[in-house]
Amino acid sequence: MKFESSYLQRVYDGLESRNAEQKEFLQAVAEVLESLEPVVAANPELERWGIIERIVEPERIIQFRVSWVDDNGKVQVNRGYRVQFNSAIGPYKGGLRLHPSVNLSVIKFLGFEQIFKNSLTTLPIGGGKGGSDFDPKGKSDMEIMRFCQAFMTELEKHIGADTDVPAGDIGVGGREIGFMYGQYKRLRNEFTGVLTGKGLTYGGSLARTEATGYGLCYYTQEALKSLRNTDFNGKTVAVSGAGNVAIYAIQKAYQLGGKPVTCSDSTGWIYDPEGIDVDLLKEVKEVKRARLTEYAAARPSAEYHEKKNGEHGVWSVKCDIALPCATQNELDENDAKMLIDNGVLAVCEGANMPSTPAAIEALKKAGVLFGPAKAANAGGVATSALEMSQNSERLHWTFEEVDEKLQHIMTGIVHNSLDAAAKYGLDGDLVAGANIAGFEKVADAMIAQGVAY
Ligand SMILES: NC(=O)C1=CN([C@@H]2O[C@H](COP(=O)(O)OP(=O)(O)OC[C@H]3O[C@@H](n4cnc5c(N)ncnc54)[C@H](O)[C@@H]3O)[C@@H](O)[C@H]2O)C=CC1
Ligand SMILES: O=C(O)CCC(=O)C(=O)O
Repeated sequence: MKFESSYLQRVYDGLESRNAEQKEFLQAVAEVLESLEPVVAANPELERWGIIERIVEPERIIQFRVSWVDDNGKVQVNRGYRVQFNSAIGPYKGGLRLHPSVNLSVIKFLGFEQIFKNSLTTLPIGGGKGGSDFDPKGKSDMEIMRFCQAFMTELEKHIGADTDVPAGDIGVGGREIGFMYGQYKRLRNEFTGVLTGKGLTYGGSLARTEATGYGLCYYTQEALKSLRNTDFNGKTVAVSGAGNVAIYAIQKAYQLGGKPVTCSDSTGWIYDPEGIDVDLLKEVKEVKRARLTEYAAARPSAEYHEKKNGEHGVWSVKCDIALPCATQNELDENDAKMLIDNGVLAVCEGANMPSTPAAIEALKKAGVLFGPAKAANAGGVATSALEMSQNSERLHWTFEEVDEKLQHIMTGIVHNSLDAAAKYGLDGDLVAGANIAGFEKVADAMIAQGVAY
């Protein structure tokens, strides 16, 4: 990775040599630092205060053993993580991921992205992320509960409503948050807003379930309006994933006049030319926790395709708007070329870092509107921060109040990103704008607080 600034080059080279095996983390850092070239050139005090070398190094990494008992009475062992990356603007905040692919590189990339995303929301939340290589697939409810309790038995020592507030991510939804919350309460004897994404009967916020997918569509709508003078109306939408983010992105895309025609899981994908049936998708994924073959079996208009390596999957379908909502690096350069050849207008990221650097370059070069994850999917964590506010005042807001605040935050992110990009002569660049706007607030707070971490 080559930088114009010798300061950025030195910091990145040092980071790379110390973390050579952490590919996802280095990828996330490289993308942010590239955007910061003009900021570093214009602000020499960043180097004097060591801001870049501090911001790429987590304040604290916690790694722990999670031992739990399966349904056969056999002890199983997993590895747990919490990376408390940056607390300059608020308590650490970010989700927990349960997936066999979880390792320190994945959690560090997610925690690093979270710093800038959380800053973009304009709310007082720092950056953190955690999880485990535990695989929830095929586990009974009781196994999930015993794992979550074991995980929280260690995590409890490091978190708190004013210290670090975890939430869901891949493999962690309402069921898992409930089990973890119950265990935290049992250990601490405290009823407090230590997790977000809680159930509505015990302190959760209305609209948190919908927030990431809805927020993604609000962001996309505003970016389309500002940069292309158009909107979702009458557009064909390709969505990947079939989890929390994908489901509610599909639902909101319909409400805004679009037609979502695809979704996917780790084993295959659906093309439904009549439009995805959201109620059926929710039944298959949220209630039955089944594979998409069940969707296809119940829906005559749907085509089911097995996932095959090297094929484009949902990105082979002709669409106007593409919303990757599954996982990191799921949209590569070949997929981007396919989308471009099919005339895509906009790609906005619901998942974290779903597009490879080469894909982003190809899309931007072809003039496709590109909305980066840390801006486009910030609606989830923003609404988590609204859940924290409601917990602090021990009140509940209506769905409409929360949704209105979410819309305001997402449209604000588009405009703050465009303003930050324009300040450095990068008009219309939503990637640079998001990185710069997110960074500037955190850097200011770090300088104001002296050499605290
Ligand atoms: N849940 C939230 O509030 C937020 C989630 N995100 C990101 O959105 C993405 C999806 O998360 P959720 O919908 O919450 O998770 P989820 O667990 O509800 O669903 C995950 C989806 O991704 C698919 N998936 C996971 N790993 C995959 C793989 N290796 N290959 C293909 N498909 C895979 C799953 O089949 C499923 O459809 C993740 O990147 C997550 O970090 C970002 C912001 C907030
Ligand atoms: O709601 C939260 O605190 C976390 C959401 C999250 O993990 C993310 O934004 O990637």
